[in-house]
Amino acid sequence: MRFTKMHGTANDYVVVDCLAASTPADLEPLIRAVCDRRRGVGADGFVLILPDETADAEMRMYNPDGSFAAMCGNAVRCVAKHLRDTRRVDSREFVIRSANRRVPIRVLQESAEQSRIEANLGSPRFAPNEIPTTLPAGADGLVRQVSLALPPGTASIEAVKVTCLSMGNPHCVVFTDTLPDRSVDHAEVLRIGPAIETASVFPERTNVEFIEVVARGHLRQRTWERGAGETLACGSGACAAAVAAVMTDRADRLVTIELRGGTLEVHYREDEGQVLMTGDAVTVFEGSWPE
Ligand SMILES: N[C@@H](CCC[C@H](N)C(=O)O)C(=O)O
Repeated sequence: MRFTKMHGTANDYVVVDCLAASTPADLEPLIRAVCDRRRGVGADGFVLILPDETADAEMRMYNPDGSFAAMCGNAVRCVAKHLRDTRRVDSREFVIRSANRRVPIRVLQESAEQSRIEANLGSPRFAPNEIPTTLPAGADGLVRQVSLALPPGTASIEAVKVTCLSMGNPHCVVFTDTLPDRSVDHAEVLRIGPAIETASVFPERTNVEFIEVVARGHLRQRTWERGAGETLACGSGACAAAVAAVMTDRADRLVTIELRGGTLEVHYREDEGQVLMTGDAVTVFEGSWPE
């Protein structure tokens, strides 16, 4: 199996091009082995690029635990770069499908090593059954700043306030101004993250975004990803954070988000119900894995 190791804001992926090759078999054990950081290649996710009848290509993204994710903002930029580098698309504007979402792409700058790419992740979804969560929505239908109890002994606090939405995949946003120590650096990400990810109110588990608001146009983020643990960045999580910050009147619709692995620009075009994310996509190396 030939693959390309890539990353977007240090969220790293093993990308397998199946446009002209067969799709690997017995995926779950393969993904777990390849993504293992000590015994395998090491990655935050495993990505297949497949032919598609309705878009220029399909992206299928899997977490290191083998679970499928319907959206991945950082991987979609990597897939876009790969499609350009391998000359599968002639134009700098094209469309990638991920599950039931079409993601319009604009390549803003490109080189063999690194490109800068805008991806339109589409509409946020707010209804609890679409997230999905059993947490209650308010009269406006939003799961906004709802109290979620943590299992006893999890962290120094008993409950957190959460704002939830879907960007195709589920996100639960915790603003660090509601935590005892208001800095994202001190947020108990490794304790609160897994407790929220697996809380019974999220039947499909959830990604957890810890957000510090520096200014109305500047957020800092740490991420606990479903099926991956703490990662250095999450693109769909950055989009969810920007939307949640607007929902709670903490930020404007155009924000710079500083993640541990780099910076993303997110524009929430609320009137059109679109969330645009811009960031890097980097090719690291190519390799092969014995099947
Ligand atoms: N890092 C990604 C999201 C990957 C999928 C996620 N862990 C999930 O299970 O939904 C991103 O950049 O969006």
